Amino acid sequence: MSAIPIVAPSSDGAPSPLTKSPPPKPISKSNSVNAKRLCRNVIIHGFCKFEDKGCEFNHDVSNKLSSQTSPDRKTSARLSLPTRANTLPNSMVSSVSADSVNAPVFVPKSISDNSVQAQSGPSTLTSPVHPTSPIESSDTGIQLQTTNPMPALTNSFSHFDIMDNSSPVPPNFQSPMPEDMMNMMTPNGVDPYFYMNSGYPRQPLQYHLYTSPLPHVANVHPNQRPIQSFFLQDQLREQLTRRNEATLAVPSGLESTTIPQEVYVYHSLCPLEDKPGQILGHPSWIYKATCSVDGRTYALVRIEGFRLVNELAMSVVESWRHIRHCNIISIREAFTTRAFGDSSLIFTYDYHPCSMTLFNAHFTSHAQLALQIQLQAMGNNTMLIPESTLWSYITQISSALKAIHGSGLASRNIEVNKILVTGKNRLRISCAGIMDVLQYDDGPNVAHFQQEDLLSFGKLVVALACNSLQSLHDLPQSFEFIAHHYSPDLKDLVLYLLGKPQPTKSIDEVITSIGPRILHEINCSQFYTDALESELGKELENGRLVRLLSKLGFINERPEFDMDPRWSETGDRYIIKLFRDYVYHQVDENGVPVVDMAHVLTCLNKLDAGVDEKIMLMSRDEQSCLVVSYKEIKNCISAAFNDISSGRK
Ligand SMILES: Nc1ncnc2c1ncn2[C@@H]1O[C@H](COP(=O)(O)OP(=O)(O)OP(=O)(O)O)[C@@H](O)[C@H]1O
Repeated sequence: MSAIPIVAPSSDGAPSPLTKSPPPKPISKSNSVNAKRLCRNVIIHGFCKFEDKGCEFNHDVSNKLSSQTSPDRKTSARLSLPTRANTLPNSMVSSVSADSVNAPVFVPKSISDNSVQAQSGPSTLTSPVHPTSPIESSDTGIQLQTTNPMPALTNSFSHFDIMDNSSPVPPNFQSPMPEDMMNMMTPNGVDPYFYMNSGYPRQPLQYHLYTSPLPHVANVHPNQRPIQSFFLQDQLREQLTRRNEATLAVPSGLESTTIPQEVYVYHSLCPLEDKPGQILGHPSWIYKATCSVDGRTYALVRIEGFRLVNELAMSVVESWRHIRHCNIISIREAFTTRAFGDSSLIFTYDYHPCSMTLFNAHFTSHAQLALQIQLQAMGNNTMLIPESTLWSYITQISSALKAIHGSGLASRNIEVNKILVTGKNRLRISCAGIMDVLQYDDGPNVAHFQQEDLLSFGKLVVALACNSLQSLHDLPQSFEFIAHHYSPDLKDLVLYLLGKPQPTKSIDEVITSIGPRILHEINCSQFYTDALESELGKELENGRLVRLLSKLGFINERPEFDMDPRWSETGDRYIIKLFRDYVYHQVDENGVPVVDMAHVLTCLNKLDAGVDEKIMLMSRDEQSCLVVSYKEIKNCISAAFNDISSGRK
């Protein structure tokens, strides 16, 4: 690293500001002054860990705070660079006033009014509702952090959840708690799953953030890249965000009063359908629930009012538990419970957010309309599911059946409302094992049920190919329709599946006959994997840059460094400050800020790689410059960050 002072040609030969800087004051002289000044650590952090270890500043908060001027204000006033911050009123430069330190603990109004009255002293006020989390006061803007970091983290994320940037009014933490949340309170405290169940009123996703770039921005020259190209594709991002939102969904007010708080080890139950289904004549419900053992979300299928006569029936679940297949929703366990006020049988499955049944995906009027729009956009006026989609479905169901039959089991639920679409053209067989438990007998005729599976499979293909469930009532006409609109391969497959077994049909024969289609499916699937990997690659870069930015955020503008000689204009860390100016604070010849994302990303990437390329950093008074390599800056940042993270200054 080499420093080159730029000396302005002046007649009186004034030295450069580098040499003009006053020498640091001897500590002994400043002692008496410092003893009266309130320690900056107390102002910023509320305490000073060096109070008893020789820190010479004043730590008596009680009488001094109100009369102290915020040190941040002083700091910002001292800065010589004409940044925007310097032109702002002082109150905007520092949002944390010294008075804030003495601000009372924030208690949401409704909670202090309602639920906490029973609590004994003021110290218990916050604990039932926010046991271990930071509480943000809308009055003071200060975060009061308590000990356990994990719920604190959860809470800080839930804070982000409720942020609605489109609203000019920031989320108000003192808004009265909705009645349904108050219902979650138990007489002797609060709902232990308060955060899971309700937290704060959720805002709808901001879908306006997920529009694709407009043509005038998207159609750029080959050498230009729109900013969106650095990030995950909007569609994929929206899909993932929707799934996250579905996973975090909570029951509505009425539902939360009728559903038990806990069922065995599951809590935060949220029904996935508003009316019960039917399985073998028994009403059935599906809930999303969180497991308190591993914290994961599962789908609970409840068979209402079912009395388990033969306990051996549950042993079938064990055989199903061993099946792990990408086209079968895995079963985790089954148990009986009286938590719903009746005798219910519960099956626990992996949860696949935003999934829908094949029936909902293809046979509702809404689905038909969506298909029509999609086909018209492709210049196709028929109302038929494309053959490639059908073969993809056939391949996936065949693969699932192969795994099931290969394990000596039968699916018994190849139906439009028991196969879920969990992603684009992605199928998974649900409710695995339920029929075996509900219709348990000592000698199950698995071979017979396997033949039934193939027959059901054939009927499903006919219904999908004719795009109508009515097609099953007139099979000869449906064959004709399929022969007319689809390839002979598809017709042959349907004939095989619906035909009389000679002596029996098998899924292996199905797989052999559709071999070329399976290869095509593998091909498509690998293309899709490539596309997803490339999307992941973009986020990988962004993740790396965020880490780097966070490091810089930890290092830059720490008021406690102001007195540190290493950070002064002659110190080795001065270049970090100047590098930040170089990356973000450049102005053009008219003094207009240069906002160039490409410059920022290039600099940060080179910094992260620690390349040998040298850049020239200019002091803020433009009187001197430093020529340093990215490698040197990187070392400097690493050293500064290590010092901070190891607790040294
Ligand atoms: N494992 C799961 N993960 C996520 N969601 C699921 C899961 N299983 C089912 N669902 C959701 O529950 C909804 C209802 O499923 P269900 O199997 O009860 O279908 P249904 O159409 O109601 O059939 P039925 O009338 O026979 O009950 C599905 O549309 C799906 O959104």
